[in-house]
Amino acid sequence: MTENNNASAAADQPLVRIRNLSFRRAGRLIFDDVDIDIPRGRITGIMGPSGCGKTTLLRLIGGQLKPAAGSIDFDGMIINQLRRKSLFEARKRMGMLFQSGALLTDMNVFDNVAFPLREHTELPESMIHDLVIMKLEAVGLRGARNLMSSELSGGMARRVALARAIALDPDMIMYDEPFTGQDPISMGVLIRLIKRTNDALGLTSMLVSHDVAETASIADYIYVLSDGKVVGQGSPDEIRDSESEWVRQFMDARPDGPVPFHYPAPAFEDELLAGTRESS
Ligand SMILES: Nc1ncnc2c1ncn2[C@@H]1O[C@H](COP(=O)(O)OP(=O)(O)OP(=O)(O)O)[C@@H](O)[C@H]1O
Repeated sequence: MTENNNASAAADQPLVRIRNLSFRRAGRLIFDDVDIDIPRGRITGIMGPSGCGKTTLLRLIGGQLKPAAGSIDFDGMIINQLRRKSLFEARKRMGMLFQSGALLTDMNVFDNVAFPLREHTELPESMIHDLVIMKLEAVGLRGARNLMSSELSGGMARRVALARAIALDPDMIMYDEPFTGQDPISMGVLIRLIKRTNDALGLTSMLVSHDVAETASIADYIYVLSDGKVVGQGSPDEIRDSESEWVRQFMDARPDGPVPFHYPAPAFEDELLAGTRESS
């Protein structure tokens, strides 16, 4: 195979390829032999009921957690087998945007976006300046560069966090519940921004969200997780039309269905009786 053929073969491969992933937490099986592909250049939505493991999945991909079994391949590197230094390098290629935004409160907007560039590169300050201004322009907040993070609205803080997440030009960006707590206008701004950032920078995006309509409006492909498994996958239209009970319960926000209301617990009567025994 020529070098060119190799390059185009790689471009056809998913950026993240998860195979036979199993993961336990506190004795509970969070993932049970799961396969997931995250295609390059696309936005992949990860949905599912609360506690099904969406954030855990992002942390497994970022190598902050290790699976009990299976492999997480990120662009040819098996994340769960990497040594510290290579994992650190791989992580630089993944931008993360968490719900809380987590800006550094004692810094202004400019310094928050400059932070990863100052930490991870040797670039001269003049170049850092231009890069920060470019990233802030991309999220529409160049004019807010001198504001302290405490002076930002929730929506603006998330946009600054996005500018910071793309500061090192990652290959992939993982959004964890980016819309939570936003009013409809800033939600609309964020949705457009996620789509525009993905397309303009040729990124690969993973979008963890409960917001069905918003996620379906920009995702190219959606995985629905529940009870340790992938219970549905497909284009937003396929997911909307799915007849799976698991998918329907989530998409139609039904309180009853295959997902139990109760977190696993010992039998109710046993626990009440144990209380009586303890107090006697
Ligand atoms: N540090 C931890 N120690 C033990 N169990 C944990 C820990 N963090 C999460 N869990 C458990 O792992 C499971 C998956 O949690 P996770 O946060 O990934 O779910 P999620 O799908 O992102 O939920 P949500 O939509 O509510 O944010 C939950 O049952 C949770 O209780």
